[in-house]
Amino acid sequence: MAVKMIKVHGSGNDFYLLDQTQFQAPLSDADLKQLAINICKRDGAGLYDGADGVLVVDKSEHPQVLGRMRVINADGTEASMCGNGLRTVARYLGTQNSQEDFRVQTMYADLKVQAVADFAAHVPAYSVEISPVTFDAQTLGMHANNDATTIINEKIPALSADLKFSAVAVPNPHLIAFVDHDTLVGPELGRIGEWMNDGKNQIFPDGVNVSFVEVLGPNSIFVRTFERGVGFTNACGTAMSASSLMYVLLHQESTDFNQEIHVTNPGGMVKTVVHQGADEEYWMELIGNATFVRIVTLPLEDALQGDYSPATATETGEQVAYEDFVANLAKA
Ligand SMILES: N[C@@H](CCC[C@H](N)C(=O)O)C(=O)O
Repeated sequence: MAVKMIKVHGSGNDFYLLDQTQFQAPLSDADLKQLAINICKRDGAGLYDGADGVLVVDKSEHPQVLGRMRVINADGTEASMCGNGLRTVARYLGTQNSQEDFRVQTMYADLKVQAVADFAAHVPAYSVEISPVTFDAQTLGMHANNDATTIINEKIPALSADLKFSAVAVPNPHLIAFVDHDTLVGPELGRIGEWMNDGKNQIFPDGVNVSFVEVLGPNSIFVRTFERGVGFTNACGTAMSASSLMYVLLHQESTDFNQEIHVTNPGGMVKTVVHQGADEEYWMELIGNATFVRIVTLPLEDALQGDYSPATATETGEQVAYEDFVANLAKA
């Protein structure tokens, strides 16, 4: 049986998008895990240039919802959400169903998605809802500071003598620290990220996405992320959304709710808007590119065994446009 996948990315956070409806029977969870572990490997060991994960698209189980997205990290673990991935799934489902404004089922919520104006020629963009938000330690799977129920802009002495962290689930777990430029680019993020995702530590036994954030100016931040199940990534959409929320909550002197925030990352940029609903709940809009790089086809049996020699690929040409867009950002 042949499997067709689309190599996609949002801000360089790259995935293989796999539509399960192409099969008579969906792949088992064990096969999806094995497929992700195989094809995502980097440095020539995976399918083409590998990936940060696999986005599994399927029919929604809920009425009035266009489709369902599951997220399998590069290490085969399943994540509850993926902001950059959701934009590409929104584009895929929207194009297939000729709709621009609809909902997609994710693990914990049916999220609003919408096509927006292209970021540049051949750089299509989508806006997606990031929610639900909670600071609750139990939901985060966090055991820090004598089992504190929340950690908001506080030191976690076991992790670092100097940095202050905020822990927030959106709904996947994030640990965020506002830092200076030297710390942003230094080794500390890798040290904490590796440690918190080693599966042995007592603070986040199930792992956590760790981000360092530098404030560049009013409503302008840079976010660098070490992702659970992946490692260093070009960008993490839920991390940029969680970082924007913490920026608004902790920097009220220079920003507020409902304002557009410019978020730069190692792979490009996105825009975010942080909202507080009538019910006091926070939610974010994440707006960014949804790029389709290439269409790849190969026999499923070979993909599951890690043999990519029979794979064929058709480039879309969108990656060149995206790289031009990023080069122009640097000049701006
Ligand atoms: N890159 C994603 C997040 C993917 C899930 C994450 N690795 C986790 O395990 O929580 C994004 O854009 O949000």
